[in-house]
Amino acid sequence: MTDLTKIPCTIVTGFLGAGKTTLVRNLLQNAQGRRLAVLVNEFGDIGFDGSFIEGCGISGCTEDDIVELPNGCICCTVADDFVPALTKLLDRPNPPEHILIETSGLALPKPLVTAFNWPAIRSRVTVDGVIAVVDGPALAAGFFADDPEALAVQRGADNSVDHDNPLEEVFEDQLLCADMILLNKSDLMTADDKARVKADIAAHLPRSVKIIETDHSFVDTALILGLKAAAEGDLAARPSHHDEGEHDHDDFESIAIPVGIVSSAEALASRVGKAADADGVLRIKGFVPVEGRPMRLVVQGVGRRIAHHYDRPWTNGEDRQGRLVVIGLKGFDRASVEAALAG
Ligand SMILES: Nc1nc2c(ncn2[C@@H]2O[C@H](COP(=O)(O)OP(=O)(O)OP(=O)(O)O)[C@@H](O)[C@H]2O)c(=O)[nH]1
Repeated sequence: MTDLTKIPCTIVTGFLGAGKTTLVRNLLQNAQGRRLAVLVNEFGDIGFDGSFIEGCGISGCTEDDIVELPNGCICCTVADDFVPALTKLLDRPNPPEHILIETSGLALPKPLVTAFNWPAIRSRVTVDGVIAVVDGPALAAGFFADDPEALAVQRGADNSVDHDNPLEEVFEDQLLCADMILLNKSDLMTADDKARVKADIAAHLPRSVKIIETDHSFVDTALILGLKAAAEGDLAARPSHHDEGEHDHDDFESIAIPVGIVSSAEALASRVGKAADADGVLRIKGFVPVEGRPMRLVVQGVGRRIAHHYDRPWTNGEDRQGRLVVIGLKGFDRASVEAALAG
């Protein structure tokens, strides 16, 4: 039974670059009259996701409605960061009617769901649903299965531990916790790939969960908000690789790299493409100034796929310093990344 006095929260999970921020932006744009607020947490933070959501110019959505949680892992800093940030939202004179929580692509959702049982918040909020966004083409290409190259980088960084595949573990934990799965980037998949990947996901799930194909995370808001899962009371149905104890994020690391003004979007994309080829690199994203352009250039690298667009004008007084965050497996080839980005 859902307690209607509790404010529903939707947790958006999914691996690096799957389309979580895109989903959150879509939901804000199609809020259907709901007063929404967003909590965003990133790994290797340069404030990208929060800034990118704010940069979207959605009417009725103010900066105050987007709360960035400090860099770190939302699932590990529940007491210090998450509970206080959530409480602050709830204590507003005009609190949100529904809260979206975008976790980092490396976060495990289950510890976050568990946090909803904390005394400070349990009578006030409920987990309406956990939505897992899946990068369909990456899954179809076997990205989350054992990857000999990735494991070699991993082992090179740390000979003492016989790692399981860290990508696979994070990815599976996210799926195992989900109340709904978006098979995203359907525009980049063949019908055969979609059918194969859907069957594969369904075979691994502990219970029946709806899988919806999406293009740019577009889905009817009514299908996502209002699932009434009360997930915090249903933890046993959500197995995790980490049920037996603590986890850490030592398998991954990130760097933020300053980038000066670039001559053109294409020139930068070419450098980012080379950086993405370096061993162990998983995700590159950021904002960069381009010569003669009043707009800031958003650059997105997911695996080896690079995209860019201008999102909004630089504001007066804003420091026009470009910054890219690079996230990879621990021990990723920083020197090659830095050399490639320097051009
Ligand atoms: N072709 C295609 N690209 C997509 C789709 N959905 C998202 N993208 C692109 O994928 C990139 C990453 O999308 P985000 O929404 O930032 O992904 P994310 O999961 O928030 O990424 P992290 O927060 O870094 O983990 C962006 O360049 C998006 O425009 C899709 O359905 N098709």
